[in-house]
Amino acid sequence: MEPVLKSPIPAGTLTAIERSKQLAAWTAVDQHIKPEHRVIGIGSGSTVPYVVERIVLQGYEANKDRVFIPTGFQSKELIISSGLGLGDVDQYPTIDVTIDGADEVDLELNCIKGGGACHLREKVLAEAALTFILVADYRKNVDYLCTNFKPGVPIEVVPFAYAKVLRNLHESLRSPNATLRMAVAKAGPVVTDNGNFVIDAPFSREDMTDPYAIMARIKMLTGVVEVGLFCHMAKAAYFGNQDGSVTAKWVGGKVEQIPACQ
Ligand SMILES: O=C[C@H](O)[C@H](O)[C@H](O)COP(=O)(O)O
Repeated sequence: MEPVLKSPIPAGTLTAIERSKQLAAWTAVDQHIKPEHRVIGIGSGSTVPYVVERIVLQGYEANKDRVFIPTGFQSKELIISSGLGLGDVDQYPTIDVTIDGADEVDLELNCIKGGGACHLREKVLAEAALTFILVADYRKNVDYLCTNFKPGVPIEVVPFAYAKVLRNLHESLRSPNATLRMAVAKAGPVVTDNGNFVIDAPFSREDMTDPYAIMARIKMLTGVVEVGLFCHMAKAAYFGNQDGSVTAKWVGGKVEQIPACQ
């Protein structure tokens, strides 16, 4: 008997925000996860379960020979609990398509990622992918980064360097309010899946007119492992809207309004 693939989403009524995440995720899967795709990267966050939900709906035959690569603990559990095949990026350094969430996406498809502290592995899977696609609700669709997402740019740092990197950000990189991210149900800082700390660094509108430049400067700070600015990487971004439509922004500037999928 064929194994049953399980949707990770419990049945029930979705809130408007959750519905918009689902719309974005479903549309992106319908447009980009094709029968010939065998190696698929699965991002992290609260939008990605809807990506997996739609992939599962493609059925057992479509999925039985596929390998799914996670960006962290959450997506690994999601892949396993959905009955999909699990792999890792060291076995599959070329990924057909990676779909991931975002904290904010600008006009040129630069984005902030790392609200869930997963951006190191997420960036590896984005770079490994032949096609990298973003999915989010309408609140993340902005002209300039750091507009609605107030914590700022997540920066993963090795623990012993955090105070030095904070000083660099405060004094040299014009982010005076950069702070170490603290855990909620644990005393002390958030520790990433890689055993590192995260600094959140807000930047001004002026800095966010050229996110690549600020990303390059942060990456040069010794002790920084990865910066949650993904520049010039995504091919398209899908945003679910409150009216049930989906806005697709493509690299190069094309914008499409897509009616809701069923
Ligand atoms: O580290 C977390 C990731 O970059 C997420 O993809 C990002 O925070 C977006 O998450 P959500 O879909 O929950 O808004």
